[in-house]
Amino acid sequence: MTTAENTPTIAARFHLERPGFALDVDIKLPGRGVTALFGHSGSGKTTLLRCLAGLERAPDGYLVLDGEVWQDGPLFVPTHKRPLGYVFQEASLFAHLSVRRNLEYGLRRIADGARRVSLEHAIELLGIGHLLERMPERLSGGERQRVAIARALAVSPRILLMDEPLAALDLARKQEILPYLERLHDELEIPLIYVSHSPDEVARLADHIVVMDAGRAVAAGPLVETLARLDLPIHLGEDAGVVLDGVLAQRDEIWHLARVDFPGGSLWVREHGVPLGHHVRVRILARDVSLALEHVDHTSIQNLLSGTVEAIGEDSHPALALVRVRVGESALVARLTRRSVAALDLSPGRPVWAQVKSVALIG
Ligand SMILES: Nc1ncnc2c1ncn2[C@@H]1O[C@H](COP(=O)(O)OP(=O)(O)OP(=O)(O)O)[C@@H](O)[C@H]1O
Repeated sequence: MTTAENTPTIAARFHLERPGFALDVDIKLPGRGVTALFGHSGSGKTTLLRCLAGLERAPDGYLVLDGEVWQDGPLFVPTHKRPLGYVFQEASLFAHLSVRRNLEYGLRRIADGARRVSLEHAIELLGIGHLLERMPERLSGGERQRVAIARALAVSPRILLMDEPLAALDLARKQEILPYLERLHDELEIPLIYVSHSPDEVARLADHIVVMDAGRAVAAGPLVETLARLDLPIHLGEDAGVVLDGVLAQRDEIWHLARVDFPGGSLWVREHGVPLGHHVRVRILARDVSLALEHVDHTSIQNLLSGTVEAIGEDSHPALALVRVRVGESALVARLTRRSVAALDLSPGRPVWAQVKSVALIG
């Protein structure tokens, strides 16, 4: 079991000036799991990722990965000497090489002893075994991106960096790739830094989040806790809400529902064939949660949770407020009008019933 003391970490400090933009970050990231770099367009996510890769050199930058120094003062390990995998928005495969040859490219410089991921394992993880003899021009966008991810993995990186790998794909192709990314997350020890401006992708994949705004990391922490913060410096609008990690605990075969137990409560969700006992993640948007002072008996809403108001914060419109409700060890966020907050006389410490209108099982 990993403890906080021996969890490998990534420490990064970069200051980079450009006309009209400055990157200024000093962050520590966990050396395992998926860390999302999240923020609006132009907030500096790609620039930070490129600094981590050594594609951009911030003067006086500092980067240590699990005790190994990649940048410190005059010391700067060039990108090609850093054991990392980088996946761009658009898969950059060699057009004149088959999928197999694309995958084998770059393997030569990896000593046998340094191979943490075999080529076979990478092919299996991304489900591309049937594509090996194809030329890139005969692959769909989604397949091309899966090959690019397998190629990044096959060089046995110490870290995987992905820059919006799904951004160039349509919704159907995104849905095709997400399960493979989830497999990487579940089966590999390699930390993945994942740039995205999609709250949905972040909710599905990330364990940890760094919120970027105007070149700065304005919030960072475990995903579940960070999304429940009401003081996030960027407004998430319709995407405001929480994710909860839980276990699939019961199935109601008659009504095609499944019960997810999370720390502090239970929720019924639509049945998706997930086996009992499996770890799952649910996403609850703030707009789908309403609050009542008493238990509501005659309602169509299946999920009623008893909790306590913990905090009330501003929302993106002056008519609205976000209310964080503590339910056991977990937190929900509800979006209410300020008028409702006043009418119910809500304030921290007040017991309430949270009515959850919709819960999405996302992984
Ligand atoms: N090569 C460059 N030269 C000068 N300015 C640049 C360069 N690349 C990016 N910028 C600027 O730096 C800022 C941050 O860009 P960056 O690509 O890191 O943002 P981002 O958060 O990744 O955005 P997006 O989500 O749109 O990809 C932007 O203002 C951008 O215009």
